[in-house]
Amino acid sequence: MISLAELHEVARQRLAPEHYDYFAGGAADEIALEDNEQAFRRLALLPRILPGSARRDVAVNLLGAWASMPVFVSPTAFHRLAHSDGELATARAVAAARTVLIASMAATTTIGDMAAAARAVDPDAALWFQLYLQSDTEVTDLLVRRATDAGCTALVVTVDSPVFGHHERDRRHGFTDLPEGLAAENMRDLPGGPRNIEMSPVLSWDDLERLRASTSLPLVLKGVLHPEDARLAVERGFDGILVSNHGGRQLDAVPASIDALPRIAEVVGGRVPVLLDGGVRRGTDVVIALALGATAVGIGRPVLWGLAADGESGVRQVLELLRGEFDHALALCGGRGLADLTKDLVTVRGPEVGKW
Ligand SMILES: Cc1cc2nc3c(=O)[nH]c(=O)nc-3n(C[C@H](O)[C@H](O)[C@H](O)COP(=O)(O)O)c2cc1C
Ligand SMILES: CCCCCCC(=O)C(=O)O
Repeated sequence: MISLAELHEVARQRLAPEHYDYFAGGAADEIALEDNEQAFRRLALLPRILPGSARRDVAVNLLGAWASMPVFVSPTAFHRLAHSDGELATARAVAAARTVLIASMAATTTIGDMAAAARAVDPDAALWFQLYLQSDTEVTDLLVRRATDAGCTALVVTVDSPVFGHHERDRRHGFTDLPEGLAAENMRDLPGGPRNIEMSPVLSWDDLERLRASTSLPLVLKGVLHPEDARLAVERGFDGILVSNHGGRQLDAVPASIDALPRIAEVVGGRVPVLLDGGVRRGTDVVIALALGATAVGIGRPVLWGLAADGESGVRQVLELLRGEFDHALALCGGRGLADLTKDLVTVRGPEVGKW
């Protein structure tokens, strides 16, 4: 495979149509979904010349975890729909690539088993846990405890989902439940028995403060698009912002993640890491996002395509393709390291009339 697009095509052919559409789809008219990728194509890079070095250092420290490149894996649900090895394959592949995996609370494998699979490949594998706050605080606390015991070193709280997005592809297929034998495993062994994941509009900043007080792990807020929310998050002491429109699966009328990034990066002003996901498919997308202020970027669907195409090996291919493309793009931009990626490198496609 020579590009993520090719792996996507193989995955499309291998997956049952209702599972492919669950993974691929977005909300409503899928405007935000498409715009996430299109927005990168509206931007262009103005490379610098004569870097004077053949060495390029692309490792980055993300809240204490060393990632070998500024690309991490965003949380996605139900990996065993893509491949029978599911999240175990993903965990092994991401550990082998020495980057951060954000495990979904809606995984079809427990966080403990994912951690064990990752640590068998690399004892220092970096694993974070994604959380939807549950109105039953006993459940939230138990999940946090299990993630902590599994060795997760940060919690990523998804805050863009007061209600579940409308996915018309799923409705068309009547896809409402996981097939027999698959479950959101983290939600099974709970007081009172298995629970569904709840999305609640009742949650507020107070609930986040409560979580803050209950754990010493760094907390990243995922799904921030408004600069004012980014400012509030930093002022309230949260440890990172993940700029994301949930892969276009929640509110359809939102901007592409990359379009929302510059104002948020400006407001945050380097006080905490600003992460981004949505539409990252090429090494040049990574370069653009870092130049516009991201510390690192996440990928969601490409991992599912790799998994469906070829299990652990497919996920490894996805990460190594992006690593190679990113390094190549950095070299072509005249960069020697991440600090060379500054916003003057990015321009909007079209003539530069009057800009100089
Ligand atoms: C099938 C699927 C499942 C997802 N599940 C979750 C989830 O459980 N928790 C979450 O916070 N985000 C979830 N997301 C959103 C991703 O974390 C991420 O924001 C998005 O996929 C990034 O966009 P990309 O797919 O274009 O890379 C999911 C996305 C997809 C496509
Ligand atoms: C009610 C099940 C929740 C799974 C959440 C997965 C998700 O975030 C998605 O976008 O799909």
